[in-house]
Amino acid sequence: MRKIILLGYMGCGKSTIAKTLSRIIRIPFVDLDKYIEEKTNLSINSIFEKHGEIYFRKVEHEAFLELLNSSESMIIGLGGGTPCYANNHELLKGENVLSVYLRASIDTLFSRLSANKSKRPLIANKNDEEMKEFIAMHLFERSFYYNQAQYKVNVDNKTIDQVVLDIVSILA
Ligand SMILES: Nc1ncnc2c1ncn2[C@@H]1O[C@H](COP(=O)(O)OP(=O)(O)OP(=O)(O)O)[C@@H](O)[C@H]1O
Ligand SMILES: O=C(O)C1=C[C@@H](O)[C@@H](O)[C@H](O)C1
Ligand SMILES: [Mg+2]
Repeated sequence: MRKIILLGYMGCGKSTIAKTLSRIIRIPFVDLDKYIEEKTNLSINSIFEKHGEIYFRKVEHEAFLELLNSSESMIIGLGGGTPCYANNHELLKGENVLSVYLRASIDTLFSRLSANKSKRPLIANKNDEEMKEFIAMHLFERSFYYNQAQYKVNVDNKTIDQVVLDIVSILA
């Protein structure tokens, strides 16, 4: 069955956009971070703290495969780093998969993330200046993987509804 995958940097809007898209096209939305939290009974923060990032990436890869192999159609919102580890980027072009990179600028990401960073372990302890520098460097390193998506949608200065409509027109 069909899998619609939304990917992109933390704060680009994967969860927000997927929820509205799900209502419109009537395909259920599964957030990979939430799926991992339910599966392990731990928050993403606790997995990083207790077991470290390498362990998290292994669990993340297994959880992504489980969702891709399930028999239901679904919208999958990836974690910000999912395409960049364990060759997950190769899964973005699989059969019955439609992948969309929600592309946001450093400024958009900074303003969205500075409002709410405590639940995001990679940036939780950074001040504004450190965070801006980190986002710029990290986005540059990750762009290669994000650009493996079949489609790209710019999200800067667009409302949630505008971004959702852009995706609906890709699906049409
Ligand atoms: N198009 C938009 N316009 C304005 N605000 C937006 C838009 N899309 C998302 N947001 C806001 O940006 C913030 C981050 O969005 P969201 O949590 O959906 O991102 P995410 O990509 O799922 O992040 P993460 O990878 O950390 O889970 C939220 O506060 C959300 O309300
Ligand atoms: O960008 C990342 O590497 C991450 C993003 C979040 O969605 C979580 O998956 C986790 O905090 C790691
Ligand atoms: Mg999210």
